[in-house]
Amino acid sequence: MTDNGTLKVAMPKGRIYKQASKLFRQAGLPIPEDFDDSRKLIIPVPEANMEFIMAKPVDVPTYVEYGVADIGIVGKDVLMEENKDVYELIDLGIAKCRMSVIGLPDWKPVINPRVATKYANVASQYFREQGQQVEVIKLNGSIELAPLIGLADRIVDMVETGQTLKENGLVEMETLFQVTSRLIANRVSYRLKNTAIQELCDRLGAIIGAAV
Ligand SMILES: Nc1ncnc2c1ncn2[C@@H]1O[C@H](COP(=O)(O)OP(=O)(O)OP(=O)(O)O)[C@@H](O)[C@H]1O
Ligand SMILES: O=P(O)(O)OC[C@H]1O[C@H](OP(=O)(O)OP(=O)(O)O)[C@H](O)[C@@H]1O
Repeated sequence: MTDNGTLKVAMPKGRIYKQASKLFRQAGLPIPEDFDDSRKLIIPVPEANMEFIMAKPVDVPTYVEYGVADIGIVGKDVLMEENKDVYELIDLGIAKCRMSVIGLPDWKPVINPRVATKYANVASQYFREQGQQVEVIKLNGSIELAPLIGLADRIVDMVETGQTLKENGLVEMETLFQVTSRLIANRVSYRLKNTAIQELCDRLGAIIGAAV
């Protein structure tokens, strides 16, 4: 954890980064555009008194929990799955999608069905709460393949535009929850760097409030 006032920000590489950096700019933070397509992993942003740590999205809560990043940006899907000890400060309203149960249109209930997903904890908890006994199979990508090739009866995965489902002849059966990206903070950093974190929250809050 830095103690010089610079905020270390765990930024997710990939689809959230561009939307997050755009939101920061709208909030008046001078984030240079040169880094949008960069491969650099540690990006100093002295203009905003920040340093970005470019992380794989699923790892953001880990960096923040351990305090190597003071704050971070992460999807609610990852927050629910990883269940780390961090503060969730603001719903940024970006990278909108939803977590759903998906299957083939002719799906029929079977005893102890197999459910494939990247989100094994989320899926296990959901089906437990539904009183359904399922076997959860953890995959790391192309989840929609599982029902198509007979690995699983259903999947739990993200739906955004629905294009992936449409192109693969799958249907959404239930929505577990809506997903947007959240600003999270390390518990100690939140106290030690409260002024800087609060100022960032106020700036972002004003923009998000204005966008509603
Ligand atoms: N269509 C979508 N599919 C999946 N996640 C989405 C989608 N739209 C927005 N998101 C959000 O973006 C976050 C990061 O997604 P992204 O694909 O960049 O990471 P990832 O799945 O970890 O990718 P990779 O494994 O390729 O690094 C998700 O956790 C979710 O909150
Ligand atoms: O509703 P849509 O707009 O089609 O978006 C949903 C798709 O996007 C994500 O996949 P991603 O691109 O992250 O690929 P991966 O899961 O294979 O890594 C998600 O897992 C779905 O497959």
